[in-house]
Amino acid sequence: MASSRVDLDGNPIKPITICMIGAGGFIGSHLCEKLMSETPHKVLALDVYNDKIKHLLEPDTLPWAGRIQFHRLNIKHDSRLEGLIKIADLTINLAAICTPADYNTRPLDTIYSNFIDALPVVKYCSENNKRLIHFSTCEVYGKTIGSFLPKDSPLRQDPAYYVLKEDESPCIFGSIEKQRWSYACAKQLIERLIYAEGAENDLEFTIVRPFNWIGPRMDFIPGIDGPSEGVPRVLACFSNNLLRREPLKLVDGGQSQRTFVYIKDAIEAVLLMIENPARANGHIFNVGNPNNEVTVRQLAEMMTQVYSKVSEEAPLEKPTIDVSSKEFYGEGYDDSDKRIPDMTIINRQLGWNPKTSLWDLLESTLTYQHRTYAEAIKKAIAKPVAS
Ligand SMILES: NC(=O)c1ccc[n+]([C@@H]2O[C@H](COP(=O)([O-])OP(=O)(O)OC[C@H]3O[C@@H](n4cnc5c(N)ncnc54)[C@H](O)[C@@H]3O)[C@@H](O)[C@H]2O)c1
Ligand SMILES: O=c1ccn([C@@H]2O[C@H](COP(=O)(O)OP(=O)(O)O[C@H]3OC[C@@H](O)[C@H](O)[C@H]3O)[C@@H](O)[C@H]2O)c(=O)[nH]1
Repeated sequence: MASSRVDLDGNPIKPITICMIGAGGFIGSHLCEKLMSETPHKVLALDVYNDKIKHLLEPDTLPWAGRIQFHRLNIKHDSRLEGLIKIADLTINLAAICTPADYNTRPLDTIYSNFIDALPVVKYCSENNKRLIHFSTCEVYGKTIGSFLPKDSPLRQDPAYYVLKEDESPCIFGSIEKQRWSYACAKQLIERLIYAEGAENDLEFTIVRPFNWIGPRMDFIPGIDGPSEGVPRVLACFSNNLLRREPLKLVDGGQSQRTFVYIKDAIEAVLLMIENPARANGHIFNVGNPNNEVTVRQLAEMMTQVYSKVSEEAPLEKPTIDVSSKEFYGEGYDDSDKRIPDMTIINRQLGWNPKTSLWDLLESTLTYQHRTYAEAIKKAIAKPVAS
């Protein structure tokens, strides 16, 4: 397998060692899985948790044993970080607080995690001449230009006012008291710092802007494998509601629009970046599926239908309820109105295109959610509350 693999320009791909920070999270777990099953590369997997990659670490008899090594560490304060970056050829930084419920309620942790804690990683890569792939976010675009036009303006239909382009679109955030934007702003500043390290110190970098990647192992189900009062991202919130047979909560009417891409499609794009440095270095890439756009309300309706199919349970008579953002997220929440990625740059550089439709990705993801959590939820509901 290893010897026959070639890059997009026909050159043989040499096995490398990757220092992956945040490898135990949703994206990291899928990336580790892909690297172990389809490539000869080695992974130094750094995270504070490893539950989502346990199946790749044990038992010792796995075909890739020896190619993946877990290091339990917090990058905020661990002197091993520089040494691990030094022994790797490439560093991928995924570590971050990235759930919107935290942005306005834990703004300091959010800013530290997305900016301050990422600084040493950039510095060590730059000083040691190591390549860096850094995970930013589509949220750096903020709101669309079109959202400031009158509701009935025909210009709102013009893609020039809403399609998000890496090298042209502005970054439009709300006012400072809308602490929702603490995350996007921290991500924007670390992008600028990485870009400057490239310009002034020749750091070889690639910046990834994921547009709502979803799939199995995303976040947690409150009260089952995460805190009961925790608020994960929308896929896990809606999955939790469906599993518990509760109405899905639509924040501010569920009018915001998102494009969702299947995690397995998106991971293909990351692998292309890893294995084609000459085509990926110095670039910022949108990674999303412009064809999978829905309002959050439509997403709720689709998930209700798909879940009913995979669980063989009839949907609730009233499957959704409206909640205000203040009630759901608290003071300081704000929202991105619409997120359609322009795909020109990733197409040109890496020839990547997403494949999976929203219906198909929801079907495989909700099948996983049902299989993984339905029994545990039943037991949790049946358990008498301690008096
Ligand atoms: N999933 C998406 O659609 C999406 C969208 C936009 C941006 N992103 C970005 O992609 C990256 C990965 O996202 P994800 O969805 O896998 O999130 P995730 O929360 O599942 O994974 C992040 C991982 O980083 C680890 N981590 C956080 N702080 C750490 C620290 N100080 N030391 C060591 N480990 C630490 C966490 O334990 C977690 O396992 C993040 O930077 C996020 O901002 C993701
Ligand atoms: O139960 C819910 C949860 C969420 N929502 C809404 O669903 C939409 C999507 O919410 P998500 O929790 O998936 O998060 P967002 O898409 O707003 O942001 C995400 O996008 C990119 C990444 O950087 C982060 O992972 C995260 O910030 C928002 O409009 C939110 O208000 C609901 O209506 N009900």
